[in-house]
Amino acid sequence: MTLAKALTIAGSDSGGGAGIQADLKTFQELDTFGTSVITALTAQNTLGVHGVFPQTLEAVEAQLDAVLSDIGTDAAKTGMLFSAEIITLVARKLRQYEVKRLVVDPVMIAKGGASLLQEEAVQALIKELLPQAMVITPNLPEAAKIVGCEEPQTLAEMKEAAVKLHQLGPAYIVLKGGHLPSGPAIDLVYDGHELHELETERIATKHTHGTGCTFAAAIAAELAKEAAPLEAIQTAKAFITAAITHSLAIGGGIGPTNHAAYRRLAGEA
Ligand SMILES: Nc1ncnc2c1ncn2[C@@H]1O[C@H](COP(=O)(O)OP(=O)(O)OP(=O)(O)O)[C@@H](O)[C@H]1O
Ligand SMILES: Cc1ncc(COP(=O)(O)O)c(N)n1
Repeated sequence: MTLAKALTIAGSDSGGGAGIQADLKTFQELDTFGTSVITALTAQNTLGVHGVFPQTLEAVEAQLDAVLSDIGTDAAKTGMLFSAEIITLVARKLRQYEVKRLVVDPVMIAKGGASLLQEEAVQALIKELLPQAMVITPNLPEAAKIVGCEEPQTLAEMKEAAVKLHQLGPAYIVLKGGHLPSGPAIDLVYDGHELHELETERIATKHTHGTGCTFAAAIAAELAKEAAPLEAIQTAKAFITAAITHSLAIGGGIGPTNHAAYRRLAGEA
């Protein structure tokens, strides 16, 4: 039996709801073989980030070479990259190994406010990684940082930001509207020609830790299985909506989403 292969390059979340842990659970649920490159360890739980321990460039490079020189991958996803140096290294290695189906989730700040990307690394992200991405998945604050504008508050402002993001080189922009002040959870998809709105009802739960990671990992898993980008994004939206609908009240703070919900619901249908 063969399985499509998906690689996550991200930070470890000891709490299991975001980062590498969310990505690998998502890969598994979507029938792909997951591999990982850990860029930083975080001591994290539902109450917040209690410590960030970046890995050395040597450690990140050795993991990338170990996975890509032997196992290879059909798609990759980046999450927390922490520094400009790690971004430069990851971009170079993805080019060297000709990884074409790349999803970049430009993780900057955790829900609790902890910084997961150094301020000066944003330029490296823009120059080195975004141009080689097939799909990028910024949330509204991340889009504002990348484009250098105020945070979009309306659908019209989201559309403007999506067009500017596309000019930076990624083939598909998925601008996530989870942070919109009210109304449904609308994500905008823009491929340089057409704008699509993916809309779901806003689910009333505080347990949304790791939504962004899980969504981007689901896109990568579907791309690994050779889904077309728009199709991959639509399946990922269904996956994250199920995961949020059945989110888990674990711990005393913001609990994680339920990665098993999508498959379970499909089994019951
Ligand atoms: N309350 C909600 N109800 C329904 N969908 C939601 C809700 N919150 C977020 N989403 C959806 O979840 C996905 C992730 O979006 P979000 O804007 O939360 O990402 P993010 O801020 O990057 O996540 P993270 O906080 O993990 O970094 C998007 O498809 C978004 O529309
Ligand atoms: C290692 C890691 N990567 C990404 C996130 C973002 O997820 P969230 O904004 O839901 O905390 C996180 N908290 N930790």
